[in-house]
Amino acid sequence: MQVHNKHIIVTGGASGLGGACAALFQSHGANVTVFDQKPEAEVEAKRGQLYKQVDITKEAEVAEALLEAEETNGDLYGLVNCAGIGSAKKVLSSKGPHDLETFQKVIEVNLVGTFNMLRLAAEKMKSHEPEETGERGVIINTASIAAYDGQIGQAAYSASKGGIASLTLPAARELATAGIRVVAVAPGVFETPLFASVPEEARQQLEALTPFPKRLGDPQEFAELALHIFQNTMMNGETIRLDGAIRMP
Ligand SMILES: NC(=O)C1=CN([C@@H]2O[C@H](COP(=O)(O)OP(=O)(O)OC[C@H]3O[C@@H](n4cnc5c(N)ncnc54)[C@H](O)[C@@H]3O)[C@@H](O)[C@H]2O)C=CC1
Ligand SMILES: C[C@]12CCC(=O)C=C1CC[C@@H]1[C@@H]2[C@@H](O)C[C@@]2(C)[C@H]1CC[C@]2(O)C(=O)C=O
Repeated sequence: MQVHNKHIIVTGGASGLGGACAALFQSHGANVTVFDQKPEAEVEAKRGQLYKQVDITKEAEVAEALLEAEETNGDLYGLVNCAGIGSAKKVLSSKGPHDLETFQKVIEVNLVGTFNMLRLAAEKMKSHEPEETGERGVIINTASIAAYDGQIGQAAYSASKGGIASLTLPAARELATAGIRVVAVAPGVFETPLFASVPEEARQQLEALTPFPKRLGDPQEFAELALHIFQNTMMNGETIRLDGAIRMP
C-alpha cells in the first residue's frame, strides 16, 4: 500500500521513533495524525500534522479522537503504534519485591494501550472501501528485542513487549479477511529520549555488543522500515528485529 494521500495515525508521534515515522510518512504525502499523551504546546518539533492529546489506554478518549481524526484527515488506512514507556526494576532487590503498581502500569501502557489502539483502528479500517488489491490498511506494532533477550531489571518491560510480539500473528490472521495487515517491529537500542536515561557506561556496552553497525539505531532507520512495511504487501503477521544483530546479555 502506498502512503500518499492515506490517513495514518502514529501513536507516540511526539517523540523518538514515532516522531521519525510521522515526519517520514508526511514527507511521502500521507495525512498523518499524531496521538500522544503530551500536551501539544510541550511538543518541540511542530510539523504541521494533526495532533491529538490522547492517552492510548483510555477507551473513550481513543474512540473520540479517532472520530475527530477521520473527520479532518479522512478514512483511516494505517496505524503505527509507537507509544510506550520503559522501566528498570528488579523482580527482587535489596528493597524488596518489584511493586505491582509499576508492573501493571508498564503492561497497561505498552500492551493494553497497543491493543486498544489496534482494535479500535481496525474497526474503522474495516468499515472503509478496500483498494483494488483488497487492502484496507496496515497496523504496525512496536515490540522490542527485550521481548526475546530481556536484561536484568526488565521483567515488566520485556513481558509487555513479549505480549505485543505474541498478539501480532493472531491479529494478522483475524484481520486478514478484511485486508488489514498487522506487523510488529522489534527494535534494538535506538537513540531516543526513552534511552536517554540509560547510564553512559551501559550505553557504551550496548554499542560495543552490537556486531554491526557499532552504534545505536537512528529513529530514521526505524521509520524507513515502517514505510517499507506499508509498501510491501507480502509482509504480514511477523515480528521483525531491527537491531544490528545485537543479542542483549
Ligand atoms: N529507544 C529504544 O531503544 C527502543 C524503543 N522501543 C519502543 O519503541 C517505542 C517508542 O519509543 P521511543 O521513541 O524510544 O520513546 P519516546 O519516549 O521517545 O517516545 C514515546 C512516546 O510515547 C508517548 N506515550 C507514552 N505513554 C503514552 C500513552 N499512555 N498514551 C499516549 N502516548 C504515550 C510519550 O509521550 C512519548 O512521546 C516504545 O514502545 C518503546 O518501548 C523498543 C525498542 C528499543
Ligand atoms: C536495561 C537497560 C540497559 C542497562 C541500564 O543501565 C539501563 C537500562 C534501562 C533501559 C533499557 C536498557 C536496555 O536493556 C535496552 C532497553 C530495554 C532499555 C529501554 C529500551 C531498550 O533500549 C529496548 O527496548 C531495547 O530493545
